[in-house]
Amino acid sequence: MQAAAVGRGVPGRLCAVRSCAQAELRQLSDLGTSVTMCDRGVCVTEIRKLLAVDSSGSAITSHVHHCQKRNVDYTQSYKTGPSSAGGQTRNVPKIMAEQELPGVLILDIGGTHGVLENLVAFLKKHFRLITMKEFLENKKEMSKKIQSVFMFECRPTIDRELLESLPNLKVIANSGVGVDHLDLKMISNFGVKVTNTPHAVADSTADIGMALMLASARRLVEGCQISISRDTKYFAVDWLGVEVTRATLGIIGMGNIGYKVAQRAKAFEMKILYHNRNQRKKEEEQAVGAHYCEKIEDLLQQSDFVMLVVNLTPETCKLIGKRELGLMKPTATLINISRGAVIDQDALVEALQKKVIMAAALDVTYPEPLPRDHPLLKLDNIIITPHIGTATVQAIRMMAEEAITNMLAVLNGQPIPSEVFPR
Ligand SMILES: O=C(O)[C@H](O)CO
Repeated sequence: MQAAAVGRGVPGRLCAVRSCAQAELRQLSDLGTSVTMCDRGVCVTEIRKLLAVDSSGSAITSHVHHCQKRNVDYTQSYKTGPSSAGGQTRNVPKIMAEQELPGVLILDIGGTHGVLENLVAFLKKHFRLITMKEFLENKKEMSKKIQSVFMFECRPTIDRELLESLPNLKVIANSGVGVDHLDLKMISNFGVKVTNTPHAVADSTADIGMALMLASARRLVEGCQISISRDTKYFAVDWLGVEVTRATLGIIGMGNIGYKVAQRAKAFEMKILYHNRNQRKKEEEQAVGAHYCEKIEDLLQQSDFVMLVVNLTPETCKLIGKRELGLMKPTATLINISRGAVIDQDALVEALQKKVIMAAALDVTYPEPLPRDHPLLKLDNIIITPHIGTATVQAIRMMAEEAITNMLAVLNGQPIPSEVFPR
């Protein structure tokens, strides 16, 4: 890497960063380091660590060389401007004032939860945050500043009226993989891109799939209730569970999350079947020893646990109805970590009441939450959690990072890591 001539005639350093807080930029500049923004390079936590161990900045330089050797792409130059220091010319990175940062409209970040506060602080390094309240109170001024919309949850959705009021909007960054709550065609007609976060959500969502499967098989919720009620009449033999180990798991939808589920299931020595509507995944099959079922019916008939991991689309809406439930073993459990509408819920109520299948474990329902008097809530062979697949400290943080990377890529005209296209 070519060293930039900076600071009192001494050859200086050129440091590539992907994202950097203003405080770090200042510190780097004081060390006589000119700064280049790059697509992939040193992330802010690494910069912080390096600054902590080496106040001369040379560790940063060697890290940059390391990245360069690994063919890291240094593309976009951070604006640097000459300023005078002690009569000498130095390259000082231009610190963007908050007002100059691209505006991002925040949808539905409510509450004062610590994680959300961190997330807001993180977003603030790159964007001027504009809350919905601020936007509505001062629509005329704010609407022109907004270039991105950051969606933390699926609600509220984006409607035509909102799009019409944001003339400079370029990207809607959805935190989460599912975009069934967005009208992709309409958004695209406004020339606005949509992105999602398929990588950030994969582990936590696969974990909740496993957690539901294990909890249902071993009747954890009932066990917990017995302990809480301190009912001494109960003996474990009265409410035996079944083992997940070496049972057959049928995964419907072998995408990122489905594959992570399969990796976990392999550790339980499960026989893994999978069905994908469009694409057979030979590499994944080999890696986890999964068997492809071209026909969903074969998977349903053979599996002890059926896990739904598909996106909600018109084709997958009510994918599992009365007929499909009827094909499942009477000892089988249905687990849903995708979207509620993938199951015909009326058919599921009936199947659970009549013991057509043994049990269900759902992290998603339709609607969410279910109305208080919904028949699913009255059954004792069901576990329902409130859509917590991505509700971990790590996943939320990673979703924000992935969404920010997507937003910056769109705004900087760079390749977009996770763009979602209308079908
Ligand atoms: O779509 C997802 O990734 C999760 O359901 C979070 O909404």
